[in-house]
Amino acid sequence: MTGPKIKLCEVRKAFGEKRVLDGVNLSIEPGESVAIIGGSGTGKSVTLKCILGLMRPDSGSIEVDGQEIVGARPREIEKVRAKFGMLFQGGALFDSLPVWRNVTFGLTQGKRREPQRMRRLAAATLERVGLGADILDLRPNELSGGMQKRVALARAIAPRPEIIFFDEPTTGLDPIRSDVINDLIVSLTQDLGITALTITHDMVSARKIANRVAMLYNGRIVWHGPRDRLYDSGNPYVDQFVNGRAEGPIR
Ligand SMILES: Nc1ncnc2c1ncn2[C@@H]1O[C@H](COP(=O)(O)OP(=O)(O)OP(=O)(O)O)[C@@H](O)[C@H]1O
Repeated sequence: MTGPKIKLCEVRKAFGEKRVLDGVNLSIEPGESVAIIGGSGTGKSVTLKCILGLMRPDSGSIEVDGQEIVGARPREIEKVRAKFGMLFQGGALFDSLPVWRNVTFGLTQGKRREPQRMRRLAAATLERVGLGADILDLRPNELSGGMQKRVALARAIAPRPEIIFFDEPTTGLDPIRSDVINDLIVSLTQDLGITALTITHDMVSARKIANRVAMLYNGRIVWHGPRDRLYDSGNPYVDQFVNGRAEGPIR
């Protein structure tokens, strides 16, 4: 029997008086791709940080492959974290390191291990994201924004994670480059059988990357459903958000 890959149950998190997460429930099946949408400051990043074990919820449960991570020991959290890959907003590449070391960073933790093998692995991973071996020795700041995003994507998949988190994967890219990245994310997650969780403001990206979309508002998931229903959800919050209307229940 296989259960959900990630399961959040009644997750709550407040900062002082401010309740950010107020009973989040969300279940993600193995191989599924889910996008969390919601306005600025609704707690999308806080949700992600709680799942990553970087922030501890005040209450509730978060299970990864059936293992509880809320209140788990640091060593247990480390083990669970080894299943995760992450594409950070803005890429977060190290300009002081050549591309090949950036791509293999998750495997070497920045140590100078097995350079020949790591270079080969970096070249093979870059090929998966449509980049050539000619950029292996360049620094990230010598690349265009779209290429940096691909390098960041290569870094996220290099350790072959079971679960990958995408934080605003198309931020800063024009619509065409965004579409290229969305297509790449879809094909990589499908080919590698990775479970994916994306947080984004970009509806085009959410609809393309995810099979299912969940909307966070007022500390809760107020709606979730298949991506085809995003513009036909029957939910006034989703309707207002996806159509970018000033009028509606969201203030
Ligand atoms: N470490 C912290 N200490 C205090 N408040 C915090 C902390 N982290 C987040 N918050 C607050 O929690 C709220 C939710 O933040 P979060 O970054 O999750 O929003 P978001 O939905 O990801 O927004 P955006 O789309 O703008 O990135 C914000 O009001 C933020 O100020």
